[in-house]
Amino acid sequence: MASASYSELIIYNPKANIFKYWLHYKQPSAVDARRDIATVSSWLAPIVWEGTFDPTLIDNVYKPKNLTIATTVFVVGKYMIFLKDFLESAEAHYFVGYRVHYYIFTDQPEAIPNVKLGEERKLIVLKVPSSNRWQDISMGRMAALEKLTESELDNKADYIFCFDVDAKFYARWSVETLSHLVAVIHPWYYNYPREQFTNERRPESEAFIPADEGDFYYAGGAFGGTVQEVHDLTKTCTEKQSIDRAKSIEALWHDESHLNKYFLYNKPSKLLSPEYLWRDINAGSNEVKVIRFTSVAKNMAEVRPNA
Ligand SMILES: CC(=O)N[C@H]1[C@@H](OP(=O)(O)OP(=O)(O)OC[C@H]2O[C@@H](n3ccc(=O)[nH]c3=O)[C@H](O)[C@@H]2O)O[C@H](CO)[C@H](O)[C@@H]1O
Ligand SMILES: [Mn+2]
Repeated sequence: MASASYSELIIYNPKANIFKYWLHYKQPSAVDARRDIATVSSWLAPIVWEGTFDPTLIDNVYKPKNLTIATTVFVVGKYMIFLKDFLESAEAHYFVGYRVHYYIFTDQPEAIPNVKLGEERKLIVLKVPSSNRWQDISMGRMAALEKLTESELDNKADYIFCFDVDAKFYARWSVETLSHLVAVIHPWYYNYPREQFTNERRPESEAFIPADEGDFYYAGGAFGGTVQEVHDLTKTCTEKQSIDRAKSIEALWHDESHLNKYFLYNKPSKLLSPEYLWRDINAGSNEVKVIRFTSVAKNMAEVRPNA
């Protein structure tokens, strides 16, 4: 056993549903924790930061559950240039050692790059139409995800995460992120007062949030949860977006505005710190000790159909 890795030193007995440990890990503490960040919301949802979980321990809790993680990404028009890095970096850092099914929604199935996937990981390509407004491509994701979570994923996945493609993984994103309904705290607003959040402020829009409401400002570029929860979320956002469209109003930050409205009334059960969707790999901050996933700088005029 001398060469065995930590995880191999644990015996799981499914019948008794117990773990038998003979490895040593740091004792969890009720009093000793990072003091520079909040680790729980006021509705008792954990906020996941570096130092709040033990990766080895949490892997051993989740590994026996044999989970499947559906992972969606939309790649329409020129955003195809981002897909290779997104997938290769996910293979290096995202749920490594777990079953991951990527769902790639694209208008150009023939252009999907050939990326070598790990064991138990596969890629499913789904065709979506193109559009001449980037806002419609971004918002259109909600309806496509509503459909996917309704039909495709029944019994095929336990959890789902939905991502922007203009982004790249640089460090672990794994089972510590799993929960019923998961939101990522936006990297630009995590320490802003709520009245400065860029929520939709026109009461005519379904995404309207008054200046004295709002918990956190959440990013549109990553969210997830169980298939059922993400189905409810995407169904609601699709409905609200079409009510707005019928009134010829478009929320300030499109799907992100509707997502924020949804999370205000349906509190996420787990919050991911901005480590999980940072601004840029070259940007720093006192609180973010590990950049796990970050937006990639893009030339809007070059990649968007209408910039
Ligand atoms: C990091 C983050 O929180 N991003 C959010 C933010 O802006 P972003 O500037 O990050 O939006 P974006 O241009 O990345 O568009 C969102 C996503 O739509 C897809 N796409 C878009 C245009 C296109 O021509 N082709 C294409 O495939 C692609 O997957 C892209 O990542 O606000 C948007 C709404 O305004 C969305 O809520 C984004 O999720
Ligand atoms: Mn983006």
